[in-house]
Amino acid sequence: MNTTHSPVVATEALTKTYGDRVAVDRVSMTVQRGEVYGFLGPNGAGKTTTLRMLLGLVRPTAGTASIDVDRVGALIEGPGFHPYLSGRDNLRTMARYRGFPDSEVDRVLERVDLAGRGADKYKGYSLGMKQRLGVGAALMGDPALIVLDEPTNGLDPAGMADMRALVVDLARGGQTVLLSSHLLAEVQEICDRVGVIDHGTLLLESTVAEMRGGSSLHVRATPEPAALTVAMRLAGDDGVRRTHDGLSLDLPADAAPHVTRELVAAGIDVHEITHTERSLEEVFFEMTAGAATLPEKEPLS
Ligand SMILES: Nc1ncnc2c1ncn2[C@@H]1O[C@H](COP(=O)(O)OP(=O)(O)OP(=O)(O)O)[C@@H](O)[C@H]1O
Repeated sequence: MNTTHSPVVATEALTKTYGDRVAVDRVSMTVQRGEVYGFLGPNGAGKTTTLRMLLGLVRPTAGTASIDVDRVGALIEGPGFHPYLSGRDNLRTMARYRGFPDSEVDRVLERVDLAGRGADKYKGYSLGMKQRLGVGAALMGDPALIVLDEPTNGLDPAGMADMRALVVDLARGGQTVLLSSHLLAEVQEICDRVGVIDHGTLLLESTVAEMRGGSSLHVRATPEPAALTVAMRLAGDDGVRRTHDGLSLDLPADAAPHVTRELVAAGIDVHEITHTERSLEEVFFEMTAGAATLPEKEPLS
């Protein structure tokens, strides 16, 4: 990530209705320069519609969307490659249409790791290669912002891993990446920040680290009442919970030696001390289950 923090993408109460179906409901999100932003939500949540509005492909019913870069590359739907042309010729056709030199085609083929297969016909490509060629098309002209709609959808595990590595690599090279995904683990792994959308509503926007909330130490020690007293002294009364086989303390991993020393100093036997982090998955399910109990929304204006 680079260090400037002016938003590249900002939406304000962005809304899209189809008839009486609200596909996107007053979404206000920001994507910061240089980050990988994960737009996370189940199928039908409104991700594609939001991205399409951002790119000017769908007209919002209400609200605004602004993008503060000169050039945006996007992979929203299959980019309509010609099956009987090679990957390279497909990109060349696009490059000519968009006014880029052939050298740009070679650059992006290299970037998406298809240089060695550029002469092969598109129809012979694996799904992962097809998807990477689509990203290659989005990279032509070196856009500052790249928007990828479910870039790993339908790929096998190896294809997914390649795509994730490519996204991380793009961000390292200074490009801002906005991607949508319904895969929590994926977002957790590669994104700096995340916006969670469900039923058209943005439930939360935060860094992945913040969203997971702090980490905790799991302690198995006896006698447990004495261990509980020490744990509460170290982590605070609200920072300790009983679990089925021990205690969970809201403390970071590097507190483990201190906690161990304090327990032992109090004559307590420490059988196990481990560090656990809440996964994004746990948080996500808590949040989307909670959404059902959110107050009724005001009617759309
Ligand atoms: N052109 C359209 N006409 C009518 N309804 C639409 C249209 N496009 C999207 N919708 C509806 O809007 C809602 C959001 O769809 P959208 O495609 O944005 O979701 P998504 O989060 O991208 O899901 P997916 O990953 O399944 O594409 C869905 O209920 C969908 O049926």
